[in-house]
Amino acid sequence: MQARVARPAPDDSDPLSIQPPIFETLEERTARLARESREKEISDAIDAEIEKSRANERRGPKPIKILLLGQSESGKSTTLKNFQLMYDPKSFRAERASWRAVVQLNVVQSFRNILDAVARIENQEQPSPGSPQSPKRGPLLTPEILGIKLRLQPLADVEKNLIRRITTAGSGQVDPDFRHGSSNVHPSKGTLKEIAINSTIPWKHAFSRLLKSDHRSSFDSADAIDWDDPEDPWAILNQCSQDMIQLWNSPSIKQLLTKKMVRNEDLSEYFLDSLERITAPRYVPTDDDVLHARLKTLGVSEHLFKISTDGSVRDWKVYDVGGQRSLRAAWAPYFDDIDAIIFLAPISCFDQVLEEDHRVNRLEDSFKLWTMIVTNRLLKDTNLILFLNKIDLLRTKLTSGVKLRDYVVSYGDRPNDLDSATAYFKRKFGGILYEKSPSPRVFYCHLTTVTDTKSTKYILSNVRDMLMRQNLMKTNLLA
Ligand SMILES: Nc1nc2c(ncn2[C@@H]2O[C@H](COP(=O)(O)OP(=O)(O)OP(=O)(O)O)[C@@H](O)[C@H]2O)c(=O)[nH]1
Ligand SMILES: [Mg+2]
Repeated sequence: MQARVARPAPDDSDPLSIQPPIFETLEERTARLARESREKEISDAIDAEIEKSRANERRGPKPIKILLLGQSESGKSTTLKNFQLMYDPKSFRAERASWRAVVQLNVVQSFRNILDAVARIENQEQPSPGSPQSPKRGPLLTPEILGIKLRLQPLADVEKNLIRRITTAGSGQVDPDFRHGSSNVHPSKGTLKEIAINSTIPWKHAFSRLLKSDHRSSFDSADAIDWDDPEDPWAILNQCSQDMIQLWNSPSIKQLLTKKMVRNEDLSEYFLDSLERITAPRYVPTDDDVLHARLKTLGVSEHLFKISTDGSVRDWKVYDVGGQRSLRAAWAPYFDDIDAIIFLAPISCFDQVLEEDHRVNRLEDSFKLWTMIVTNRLLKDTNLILFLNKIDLLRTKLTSGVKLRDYVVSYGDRPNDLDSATAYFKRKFGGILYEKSPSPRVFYCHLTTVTDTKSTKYILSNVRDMLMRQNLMKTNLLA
């Protein structure tokens, strides 16, 4: 006879409670407990699933994720600024104070590069030691230019201070060969590298009153600037203004820069052409100034935008990465679950080499990177949107007589004009996609000048509509 286990009487107060029988054998009890344990597991799994879907409902639909890719200086961060200007203008404007410091830095670094080129010519023209001859000045180095060089010495300290403030705030990096105010740059090196900033660290807070106190009620950009900041270099810049303008506009300096092969990228021409405005007291950067301010990216930064179309709002996450070769290993972890990649190929750079490796042509590097992205199996379902960027610079270069066929042999005898050149580049990049993509996909390609907010706004709106439409179709298919 089997032992019976006595249990308390069922609780009548809960009509849904299922109580075990009052009497059951040990075998029955073990079987019941095993069954209950299985039932509980199933019930827990269902609860977890429900909780997950409730959490998803609370969070709303999955954000649309976009990754900006391309070599260094291709225009990724500038594209991100366009996104900010379109979809988060309030914070874009609140950040002007920080971009003001970057504009000032771009200006003083351009002058360091100019003054270094002057110093290199000066060194060449020094008489050899022991020579009785007085120094023989070439026609490029007038006493006037040498006088200006002396008077612009305070810019070295301005540069040092701006770099210190920007890098300590944002964990930046400076080229190890950098020597402040150096006029003894190694001749073969030509130029000094720029500073880079880790954009994941909130460096902008060091400059902006609004960001610091975090009350962003005002849209007036001037409010963001701390006009009483004793470290603000505006007074020195203002004092040096006329000398800077005179030096930059001097025809012999233009010749000297060509002779010493100073790269366009080492001179922020856009700002050098606006010195009067930028060095004025109470200068506030315009939207265009912010778009032109250059700060190399380190690391990967994520930016969230709320974008609305047809009355519905979606979260968009845009990721900006550093494009320099040593930073590209950080891209791959972001390939998973990305809706679209905007790939920037700066096609005006067909006659230039990478800053980090002077043996590699920039256009070749862009083709290789594009091929790598196109063939990547993880990205086979990701939309690839190609921006053939820096069209403005390509136009200027071609009209100034630089021949594309001298750098791209397969260009052959096609006319050296913008239409033929862009058609050729479209065919080349499109051909790689059609031939090498692991699955067939649409070739989205735009000719862009991402420093031009108006045309970029139009293109980004097209990209937005295309992705929203596609996302909606995907959701309907899954429903
Ligand atoms: N003229 C012109 N300048 C551009 C264009 N796109 C970008 N630039 C400038 O090129 C420089 C580099 O642009 P960024 O957006 O910083 O380049 P990036 O791809 O983010 O570079 P990394 O951060 O080093 O990877 C900046 O000074 C921009 O203002 C363009 O279409 N035309
Ligand atoms: Mg960048």
